Amino acid sequence: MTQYSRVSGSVGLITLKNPPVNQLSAVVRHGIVDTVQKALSDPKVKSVVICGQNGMFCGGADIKEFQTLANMRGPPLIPMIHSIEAADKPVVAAIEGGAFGGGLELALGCHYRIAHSKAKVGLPEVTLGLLPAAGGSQRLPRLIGVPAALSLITTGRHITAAEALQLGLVDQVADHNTVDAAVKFALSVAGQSLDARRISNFQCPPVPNMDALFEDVMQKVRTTARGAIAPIACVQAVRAAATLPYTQGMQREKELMATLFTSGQARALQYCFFAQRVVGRWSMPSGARWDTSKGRPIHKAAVIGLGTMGRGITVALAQTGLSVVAVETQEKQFMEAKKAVSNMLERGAKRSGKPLAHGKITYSQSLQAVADVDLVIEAVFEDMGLKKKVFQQLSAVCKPGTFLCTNTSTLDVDELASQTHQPELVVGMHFFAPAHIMKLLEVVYGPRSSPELVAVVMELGKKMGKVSVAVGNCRGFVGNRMLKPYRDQAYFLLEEGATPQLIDQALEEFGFAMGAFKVSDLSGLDVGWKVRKEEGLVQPGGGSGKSARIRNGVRYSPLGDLMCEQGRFGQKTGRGWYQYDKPGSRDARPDPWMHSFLEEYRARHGLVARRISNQEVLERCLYAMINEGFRVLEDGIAAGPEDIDIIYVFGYGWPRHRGGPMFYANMVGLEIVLERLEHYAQANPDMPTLQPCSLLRKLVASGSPPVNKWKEVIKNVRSQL
Ligand SMILES: CC/C=C\CC(=O)SCCNC(=O)CCNC(=O)[C@H](O)C(C)(C)COP(=O)(O)OP(=O)(O)OC[C@H]1O[C@@H](n2cnc3c(N)ncnc32)[C@H](O)[C@@H]1OP(=O)(O)O
Repeated sequence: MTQYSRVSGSVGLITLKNPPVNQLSAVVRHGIVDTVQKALSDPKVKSVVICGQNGMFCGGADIKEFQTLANMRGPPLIPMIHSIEAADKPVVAAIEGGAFGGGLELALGCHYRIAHSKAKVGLPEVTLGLLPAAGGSQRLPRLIGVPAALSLITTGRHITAAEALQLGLVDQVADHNTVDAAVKFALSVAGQSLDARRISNFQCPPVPNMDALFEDVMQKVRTTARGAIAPIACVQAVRAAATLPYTQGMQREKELMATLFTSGQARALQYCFFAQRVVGRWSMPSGARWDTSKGRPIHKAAVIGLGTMGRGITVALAQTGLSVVAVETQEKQFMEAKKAVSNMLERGAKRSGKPLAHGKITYSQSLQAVADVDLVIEAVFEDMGLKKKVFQQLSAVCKPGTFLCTNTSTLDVDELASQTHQPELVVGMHFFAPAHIMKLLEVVYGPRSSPELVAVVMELGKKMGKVSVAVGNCRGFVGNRMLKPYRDQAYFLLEEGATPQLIDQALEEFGFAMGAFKVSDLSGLDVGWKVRKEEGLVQPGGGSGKSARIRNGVRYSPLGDLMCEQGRFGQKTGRGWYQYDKPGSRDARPDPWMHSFLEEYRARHGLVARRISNQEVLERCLYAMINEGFRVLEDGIAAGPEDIDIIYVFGYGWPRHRGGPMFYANMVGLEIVLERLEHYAQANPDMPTLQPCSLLRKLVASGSPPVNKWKEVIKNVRSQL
């Protein structure tokens, strides 16, 4: 786990060996303590280099060890790093690949840091619900100054070696063999005084208006954290570094870490870290899996339809370096799209500092232009008739073996596949707007989809920088299917006495970026109205009599339809569930009109408004969504709870520090979720989405196992179906 050797006569070389990322597991910490001791007590050794094997310095503490305190054995990090800093021989960190979290804290305890030009460094603990509590919050501001340290520690962002050099975080950048460079450097500094190299002895560089700076940063962090506690503790820890002597700062760091370490938020964020990796190991009900299915390279892709989604997808594809044929048959849209795509690419290049991807896109107004591409993504208007026609044409035009993908958000992927000569080469690629920015991609396979195609699309998603989740085909797939009962409950609560702002406030206090009604105003009420009209659900004036609030035997709220009848489509019309200064404005303000609209509606339907608590809003909206999540698992649409949670965290603004809906249910307690659903279902027998699903009952009957053990119960339930 830790290898020791003497090189170049007088340099002790310590190599961390703990795949996959040389994380600081207990055995590694033991190894470091022993080998440092060995090097310091060997009179032939004049200086020391610490490096990691396989091109990676160190990925930090072993996150798996955090999950049970019982695993936290072995030498603690803080004294280990102190003993390195206190050494009387120079210790040099040779950073290849990356130094993250405890790995960077280890490097900050060394007297010098040399990084490879391609290496990255960072203190990402905040993303795991923690703070850099092995001295990182105290050493980093002393080394690079308070503002830069605050930026790195509160965001957890990884920076390049070049930026680290500019900040003074590393002393030298090597283009070739970093260990050789570090050994050479270690030889050159042997015997030199180390007084000025021990960061814990430094004073933080003075900051003018320090109180104002911290107030400002705290304000920003509170706004962006949306209830997450770790970013706030990070600011407090850096403040301690700026205002207290080192030992007192370390004490404060320890106290703050104690409040975070066992918190539910840390558990949720660490669950998300692993869940994100679990979804990459996809499987299909047929037994096909990520490790047994091989894709093939895609050189040229096409996008059909250059509306908002098509433009974003074109940009995302071009930015991966692929050749893209962008097709739009309508003249006006074609001209507008060319300009818009070009602007989006320019903005992207400016943001990332990477070269423009313009030259890779060819525009055409004819479908014939896609004859020689390897993969097509259809992004025309969400209309089954239109999409079917496009798929028939694509099947006739494209060369055999071309993969055909649809960017539908709800429609039946199998029905589209059945329009083609090779239905096994059709899948859904459900992007989220704006498609070149949003991280989530739902990859929707049908019973006939080939595993090769799923492998290709999952890989393509990765290249586009997406978190791709493979899911089965059903109406709305995973994300939108679960969103429906959540939204329905929000409407029903309005009928019963709530206001849009009461509901949104409860959801935003929970941690959602936007409540259900603000989201509806942003995406446009007319979108859902059109779908409901096609489904035959809309009645003029919302319908009348008792049946007005019932469709197909279940409870229905015509509120959204009535709003649309009044032309209140949301932000685009300047009026929706909220009012806006002008069409297109984003600043939502409560609209007094809504009060009389709801009063009149309730009076018409004999409803008496009652006081709705935040707790009821959360329970009804979230538990209805979670209940649907259990149905999704039962139906085999998602492989496991991790898939659902990652979809919600990356695509639907679910607060990451609450881990995703299924993790949240587990945290609340499955028996509590079941009991509340039973309570609400009894009170609302015409709302079947509140009837607890059998998988939830089975999990509770099995003793409510932790979320990572659900798959066993799910397997049994599915095998009985
Ligand atoms: C007192 C407290 C002191 C310190 C606190 C800490 O140090 S907390 C940990 C801080 N470190 C991090 O947050 C880094 C986490 N890792 C990463 O960001 C990436 O893994 C990394 C290092 C940038 C490498 O990325 P890459 O894309 O190359 O690989 P991938 O993410 O797929 O990871 C590969 C496998 O390694 C596992 N892993 C990564 N980091 C850790 C870790 N710190 N502890 C345990 N395991 C880790 C990861 O889960 C992958 O394994 P797999 O089996 O494939 O899921």
